Amino acid sequence: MTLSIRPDTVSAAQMVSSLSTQQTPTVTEAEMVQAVRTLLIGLGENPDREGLLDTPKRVVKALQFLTKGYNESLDELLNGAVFTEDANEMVLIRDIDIFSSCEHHILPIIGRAHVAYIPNGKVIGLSKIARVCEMYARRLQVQERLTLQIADALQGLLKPQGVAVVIEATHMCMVMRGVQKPGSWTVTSAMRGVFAEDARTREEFMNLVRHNANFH
Ligand SMILES: Nc1nc2c(ncn2[C@@H]2O[C@H](COP(=O)(O)OP(=O)(O)OP(=O)(O)O)[C@@H](O)[C@H]2O)c(=O)[nH]1
Ligand SMILES: [Zn+2]
Repeated sequence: MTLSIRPDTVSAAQMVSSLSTQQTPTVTEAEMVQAVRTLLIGLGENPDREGLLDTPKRVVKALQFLTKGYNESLDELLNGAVFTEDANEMVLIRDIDIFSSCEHHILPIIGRAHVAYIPNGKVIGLSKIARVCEMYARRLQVQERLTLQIADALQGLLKPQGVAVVIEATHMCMVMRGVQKPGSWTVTSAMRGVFAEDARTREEFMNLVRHNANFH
């Protein structure tokens, strides 16, 4: 697969600014359970048969887990792990597992993120980069927005020389249903600072990402 990298467009940035629309829940958990029960009936199932008795509760719990990123904040997950450091070479974490859910079908988006930044006097605890990915992935998403959110979060936290994020993922809504294309991978990128401005820096990032990766 050919990977093309491009700086993000204005419309993509606008998409990010309009996304923090998570509302405080106005339904009870019992109502959510009841809704799943209704779904099961609509599917022609008997929610009172033994195997399904606890399913509505389990489904609600599973969905809450898969969207737990709504209840997390950058401040909390960071836990102060930003350090002053005289480093100015690229830091890359490759192959961060991503399990997200598409907002159109609430079906899994499964893939990997590759995240790099070039420090500007500050470095971040490495695990926190994976935690930032996790916080945004555990929401209802489109892959483009997920990619931008990770890039913008790191840009905001570290004010680095640049940030690069590439996500390669497969969407179960395109695999198990709909167009049914199991071999398809969607690749999205978000480039900030030097990664957007300097082709050589971007190329260095891509070479490091491609090394041993599953796409070429
Ligand atoms: N851009 C983008 N599209 C996505 C993502 N996840 C799912 N989609 C698409 O969202 C679109 C929704 O299209 P609709 O025609 O409203 O829904 P649908 O009838 O279920 O579409 P099909 O999947 O084509 O059957 C589909 O084309 C999906 O492939 C994503 O992360 N990014
Ligand atoms: Zn979908």
